[in-house]
Amino acid sequence: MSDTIFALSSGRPPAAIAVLRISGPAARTAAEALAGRCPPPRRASLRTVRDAAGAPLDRALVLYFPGPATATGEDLVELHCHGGRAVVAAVEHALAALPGLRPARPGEFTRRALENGRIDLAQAQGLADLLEAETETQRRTALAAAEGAVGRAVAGWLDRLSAIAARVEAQLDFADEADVEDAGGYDPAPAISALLAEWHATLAAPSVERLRDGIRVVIAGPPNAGKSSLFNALVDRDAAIVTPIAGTTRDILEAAVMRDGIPYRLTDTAGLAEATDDEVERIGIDRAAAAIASADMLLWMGAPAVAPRGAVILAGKADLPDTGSNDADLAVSARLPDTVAALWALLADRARMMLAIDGDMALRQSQRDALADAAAALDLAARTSDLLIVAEQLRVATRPLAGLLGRDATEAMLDALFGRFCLGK
Ligand SMILES: Nc1nc2c(ncn2[C@@H]2O[C@H](COP(=O)(O)OP(=O)(O)OP(=O)(O)O)[C@@H](O)[C@H]2O)c(=O)[nH]1
Repeated sequence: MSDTIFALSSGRPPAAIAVLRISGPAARTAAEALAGRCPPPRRASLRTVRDAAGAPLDRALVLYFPGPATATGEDLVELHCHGGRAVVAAVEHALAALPGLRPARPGEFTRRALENGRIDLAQAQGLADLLEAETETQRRTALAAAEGAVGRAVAGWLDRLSAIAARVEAQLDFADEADVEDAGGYDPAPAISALLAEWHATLAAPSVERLRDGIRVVIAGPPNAGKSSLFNALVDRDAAIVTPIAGTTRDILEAAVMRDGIPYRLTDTAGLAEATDDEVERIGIDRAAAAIASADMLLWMGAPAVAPRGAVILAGKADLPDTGSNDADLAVSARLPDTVAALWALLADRARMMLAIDGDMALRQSQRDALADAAAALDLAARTSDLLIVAEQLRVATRPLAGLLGRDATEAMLDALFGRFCLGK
């Protein structure tokens, strides 16, 4: 039998109210030991909480939720105490003294919810993200995951995979029995390409990590273009060293900036000089190249002709006459606040496009990796008309998706299969 766990579930004391949660088989007896008669299920009752010697510790609201229809799937008790440090410490002390009770480890309530099938893995991760969410976008996507949007989407995909697989297998059986080359009938291709299209759209949306860590905006270009000055203007402090000496920025410099509720991670890079003998400078240039490769948005301060693909082309030092800004997307200068504001507006436009996620569903990197694996398998299935290979690739595609729900692939396949189809066999 599992331990009964308890923890302070509300914020750090002192606070107006502290909520202590107790979960496990001994939750009800613990409530009775501390607060006398257990209140009826789901009804808040005011009780005096006492220690083992009968000394009163606090007057508290006691709530009892009988399992398994609770957050953890177990019997659950909530004590809403006064939120002073001494009160919370005394009640925790009294709980720890009860047989079979121990303090919960971090995340243990959620872990039990997962183990008892109250939530799936994607929901558990969504909950973790929700607790950490700082911006509105993060909150929305994390809440969607916590409420099961990711799990539901994945479960729906698994259902569709099994539906296709079932028909492909039936076709193969039929071909065997009839002993004919082409049994005619089912063509899985349209259903497969429809799934693939959804997966690629989901993979095109930013990851949860990207929403959390910010959109990577990288400033790059030749030495002395004014990159560091622009970086400082965007960050609004003197983060980067600016000098008239070309090659001043030798490493990459990063700053997290929150603007209009959008998290950005700005990166200033070393000027991309053609050739250099200086080892440190060369490493800086390598790092700049790596930063450019991982950028969500690249701001190129240099000749448009040599701009990396997809870059926003900025004509720098716009305060000076004759900066040749004709081919640029925007003329900017750290010395002209209006141009810096215009650049922010351009960044926000693009960021919003990147963050506009269909149905508010964002995947974590690990979930994206799993979906990408599944998509690779399905891609193979899409490119062949050999039903044996299609059947095998459908199985391969199932595994990583089932893993996302914390399910065994075969089990998931069978669940979906038997849950939805009656093949009469
Ligand atoms: N007039 C004018 N000068 C600027 C502007 N931005 C930068 N400068 C000057 O140009 C020089 C180089 O600026 P930085 O911002 O260090 O340029 P960088 O591209 O980071 O240079 P590296 O570190 O060599 O890659 C400095 O002397 C700046 O004062 C601008 O908007 N207008």
